Amino acid sequence: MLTAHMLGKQYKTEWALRPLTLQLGTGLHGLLGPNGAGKSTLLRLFAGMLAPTTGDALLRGSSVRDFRRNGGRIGYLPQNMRVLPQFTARQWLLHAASLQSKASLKERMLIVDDVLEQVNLRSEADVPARSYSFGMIKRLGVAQALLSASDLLIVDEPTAGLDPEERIRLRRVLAEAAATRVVLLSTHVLGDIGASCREVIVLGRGRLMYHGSTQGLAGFAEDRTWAWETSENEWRRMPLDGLLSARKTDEGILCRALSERSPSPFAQRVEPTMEEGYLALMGHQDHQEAGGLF
Ligand SMILES: Nc1ncnc2c1ncn2[C@@H]1O[C@H](COP(=O)(O)OP(=O)(O)OP(=O)(O)O)[C@@H](O)[C@H]1O
Repeated sequence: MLTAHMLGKQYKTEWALRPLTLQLGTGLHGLLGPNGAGKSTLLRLFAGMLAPTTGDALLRGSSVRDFRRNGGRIGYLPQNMRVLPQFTARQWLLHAASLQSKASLKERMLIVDDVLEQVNLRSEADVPARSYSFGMIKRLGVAQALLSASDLLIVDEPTAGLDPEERIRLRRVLAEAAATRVVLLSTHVLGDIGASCREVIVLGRGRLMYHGSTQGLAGFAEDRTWAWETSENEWRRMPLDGLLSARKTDEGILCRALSERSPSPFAQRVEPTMEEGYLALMGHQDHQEAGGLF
């Protein structure tokens, strides 16, 4: 449904995104990668807001930029969205709907009621945005993006700075929206992806590193994720190379590490998490580029 065909973006001599080819169907797709990996560039290319240097992004077979020019609507929530504080959510969305649609006021009010319900903001819909929490502003942003997201909804780091409860709420909103459309969610919070996405795209330094299932991503750390219990004293002397986590337990410290060889006589191989797979994949890139072995 949404396709990137040799889609790439270059600024002067630097590739923000090297040409990549992808196909995404209905559902929630996570986009991961470190700072500067090219995530926002890819999202803006998919949203038709940026002209590609190579290839194209196609939505239902037409270029996303033609799709927009011909009145097709793509919902896009940028990283830093702003709302005028004197507006209520309802006023803000009615205004946004009036810019996008020739529907009557009555029809627009029904559409706005529907998106307010979807993001769980109906009870606060008539309160000025100045009294909204950060999470409520984000949900309002998603509501605004939903107004125009008939086929495609793109959200750039919507959960940054949210408390766990708001994150769960927002993830639920996105999962519901993904039942009937392609939803692309860019985030630095790996938990957001593991909890809600079946598919994940990983970018690293402008390159496509991985596209597939979350289990497939965990597979990059298969056979080299180790766990063992150690004392606090030993843990203090331990080299940090490859150490993924260290958690205090009643018996001591539970360590997990990524390593080709056993990091301790007591270490046992364990099932890696998606996060560990991601770290293994990104570490692999660093080592490849440094010309070393991993
Ligand atoms: N308008 C621009 N002009 C020149 N370089 C740019 C421009 N926009 C982005 N870049 C560069 O392209 C690369 C990718 O940027 P992008 O914003 O897509 O990364 P990102 O993965 O979204 O990063 P972050 O997680 O920090 O938001 C970066 O090196 C960035 O400096």
